[in-house]
Amino acid sequence: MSKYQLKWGILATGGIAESFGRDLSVNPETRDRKDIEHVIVAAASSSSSDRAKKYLKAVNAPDSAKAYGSYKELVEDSNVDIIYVATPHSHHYQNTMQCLEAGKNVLCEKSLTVNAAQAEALIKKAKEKNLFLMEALWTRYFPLSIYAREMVTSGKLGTVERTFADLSFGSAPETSFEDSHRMVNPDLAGGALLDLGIYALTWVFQTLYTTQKNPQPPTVQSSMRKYEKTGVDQQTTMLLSFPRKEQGDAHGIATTGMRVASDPNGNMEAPAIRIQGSEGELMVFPPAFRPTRTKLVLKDGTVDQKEWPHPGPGPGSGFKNGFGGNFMPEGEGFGMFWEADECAYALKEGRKEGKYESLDESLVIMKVMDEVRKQHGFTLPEKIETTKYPVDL
Ligand SMILES: NC(=O)C1=CN([C@@H]2O[C@H](COP(=O)(O)OP(=O)(O)OC[C@H]3O[C@@H](n4cnc5c(N)ncnc54)[C@H](OP(=O)(O)O)[C@@H]3O)[C@@H](O)[C@H]2O)C=CC1
Ligand SMILES: O=C1OC[C@@H](O)[C@H](O)[C@H]1O
Repeated sequence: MSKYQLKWGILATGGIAESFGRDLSVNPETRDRKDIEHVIVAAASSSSSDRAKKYLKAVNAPDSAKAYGSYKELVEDSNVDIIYVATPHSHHYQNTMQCLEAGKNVLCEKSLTVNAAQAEALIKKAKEKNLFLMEALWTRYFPLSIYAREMVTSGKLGTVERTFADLSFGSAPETSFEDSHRMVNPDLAGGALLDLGIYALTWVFQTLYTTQKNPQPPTVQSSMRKYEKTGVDQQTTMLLSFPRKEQGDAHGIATTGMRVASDPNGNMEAPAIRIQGSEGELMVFPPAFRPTRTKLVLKDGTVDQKEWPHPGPGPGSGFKNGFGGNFMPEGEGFGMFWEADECAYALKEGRKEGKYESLDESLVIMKVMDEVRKQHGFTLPEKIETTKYPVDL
């Protein structure tokens, strides 16, 4: 069988770009995907071409892969099918627009942009240019997430009335981060909401919105505690009410924060997500961005625990985040290949957006985060919030 080969260009060479690049080298056959393959053909670093070279070596890219010292050279490379944008979210709008303007398909890290106006402008540009655009909300593409959504749509849980979802790290900002770190730096669109809260929202949305036939945007109430030193949010709690015609509103409770952890001792003893229906509930254990364990508990006595390891052979521990955490067990893949596979299938089939999170849904989620920020007067610097392009950041 001839395989569809997707040629990747990587824009930025930081922490997540490395995890993603390593995952691309895991053979898709290990996850039963025999008709596609991924290859990194180029990477660009805004610091230097040497940095890009080091990156390509670290992720075992082929020797023929090009190393660029500017993003401009990457977007102009005619050998690249799709670009993975892996800069901080402050830069997503400018970087993604640059790719789209140059005629490139894009997989852009979360959050897609810092506000809905920017997301809308990117979606418009992608449509105008007939290009593929997807928010890299990798969790949505995990088999575990597909199973969770099926538990809702199949009626197994009965009528789903409520979802609790949390992504929090016990990393007090004043002791964990320099003020320049992207988690707390307003110039890099810092704060818990855009970085971590989006996962709590993902779980609320993929169980209460994506699964509906005619989903309606939720109303939102929220509480926010800011980090006094830099003004970004350090803890945010959102109450979402999703209108439903026949069954009445469903409620989503999405929480995020830097001071307490979803998983205080690392043993995944308490669920990070609880999807509750009239017939029972599905618990999903932390971390909400990369869960690997579920427990289904039904009124009829069913208790079904499942493990969802990401197949390898993986390249070993490779994921480090701003919290010093490492969530990649030796020998396992990290799990970013599921979303990469979706990009390959979409381009192979001529689709222009991801199957499990439409661009419209990414936009509705951005609008929710806008509303939450508005309720608490949390704004970012004008050059980060603007829809003007190009702007030098
Ligand atoms: N899916 C997931 O699990 C994760 C997703 N993320 C997302 O990925 C994005 C990047 O995060 P992460 O990789 O942790 O960040 P890093 O700080 O590790 O890397 C960001 C990279 O962006 C480039 N860059 C360009 N301009 C700037 C700038 N002004 N300041 C800092 N970096 C800049 C740099 O690469 P270069 O010098 O090569 O140009 C830098 O290495 C974020 O949007 C985050 O939300 C992050 C972690 C996990
Ligand atoms: O997407 C993410 O998931 C894991 C976190 O460690 C990281 O900060 C965030 O960007």
